[in-house]
Amino acid sequence: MAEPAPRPAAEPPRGGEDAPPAATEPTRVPSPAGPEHRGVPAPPPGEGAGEPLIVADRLRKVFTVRRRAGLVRRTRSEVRAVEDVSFRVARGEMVGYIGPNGAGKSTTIKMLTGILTPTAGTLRVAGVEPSRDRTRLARRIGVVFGQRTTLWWDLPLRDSYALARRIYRVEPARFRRNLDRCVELLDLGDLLPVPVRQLSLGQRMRADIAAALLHDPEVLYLDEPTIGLDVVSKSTVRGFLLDLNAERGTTVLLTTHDMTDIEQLCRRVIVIDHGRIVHDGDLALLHGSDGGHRTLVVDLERELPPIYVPGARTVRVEGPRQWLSFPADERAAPLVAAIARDYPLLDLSIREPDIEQVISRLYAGRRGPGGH
Ligand SMILES: Nc1ncnc2c1ncn2[C@@H]1O[C@H](COP(=O)(O)OP(=O)(O)OP(=O)(O)O)[C@@H](O)[C@H]1O
Repeated sequence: MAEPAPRPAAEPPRGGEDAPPAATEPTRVPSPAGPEHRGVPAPPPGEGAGEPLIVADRLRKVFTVRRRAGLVRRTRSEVRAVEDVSFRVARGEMVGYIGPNGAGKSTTIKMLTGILTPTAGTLRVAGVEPSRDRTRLARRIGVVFGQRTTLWWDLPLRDSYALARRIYRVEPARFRRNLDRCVELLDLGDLLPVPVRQLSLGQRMRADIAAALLHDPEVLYLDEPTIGLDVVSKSTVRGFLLDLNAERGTTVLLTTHDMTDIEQLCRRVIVIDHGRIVHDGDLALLHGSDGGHRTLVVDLERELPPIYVPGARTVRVEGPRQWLSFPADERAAPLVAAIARDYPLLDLSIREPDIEQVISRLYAGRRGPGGH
């Protein structure tokens, strides 16, 4: 029997809505050196030991859309889905690639897998130019599209995996080892005899993640991997990805609208809007990059007038508890010291700004008052 060709993820037909490029420069926030994120050393953006695994340089993708304009006549228009996108991802990084609907995330991922050819710019993944050498690259990357499966609908899961083994030409022993590990960690044991069409969404997602890892890819692209999952399934998937990254050093590029995915998995986040990168850097520093605020919640021994300390503003007082707002990119320690020195302090906690709010403010800021 002829060897089946690697299955490309189908490219869905899309309508063309014009996405004009934004004019301003991205916020470049450096990652602080030193601290570790959940046990995984985090190098500055794209700079790990040796050559970065992904190098995108001035990447551009323009779609030409033809529309009917009458019985015979057709019009042509251009959709600039990705404009001048450059970034590097080092081996072992887990990077969030986020942005509003239609920002250009999936288009970027499709170029990274070789499904789409860039209109301009250069791209290298694991030393390979994806669109030129897609088959060779397919053996080094794993892809999970949360919205559709790469498994065979009518086959039991076990047979889907056996077919994937043939496609990616994985040696039997390695396949067995990887499958056993995924089955155990993703709790797939009871599902192996079940046809894929009978799996629930959460089961299917776990099954798809396993399928993407059977050939030990160096990089895993995840496009909305927790979409529609319940809290338990989300937590299983996130825990599994953290282990995978820590134990195997698998590089992960994650696209999601779920900010908890990003907060739990990624130290670095790249934000794209209207096809352009508007932020690339440490997630923690994103909190402060849009003028966001953190809140000190202070419990005093007794009710007092609003606290006054330079650098913070008391925004609420309820009995002996007071809330003080201060810029998210300022350090809390001097404020805490000043309050402890001047007030009868019992207890204190710090509330981070809600990442959802930070991101939506960032998107809104890019659109300006008129917004698109
Ligand atoms: N094949 C295509 N033909 C024409 N336009 C396309 C095509 N694929 C994407 N687009 C357009 O390119 C832009 C970027 O789309 P893309 O799917 O990359 O966005 P996204 O950030 O992944 O959005 P979402 O979060 O909604 O999935 C959109 O305006 C979209 O309509």
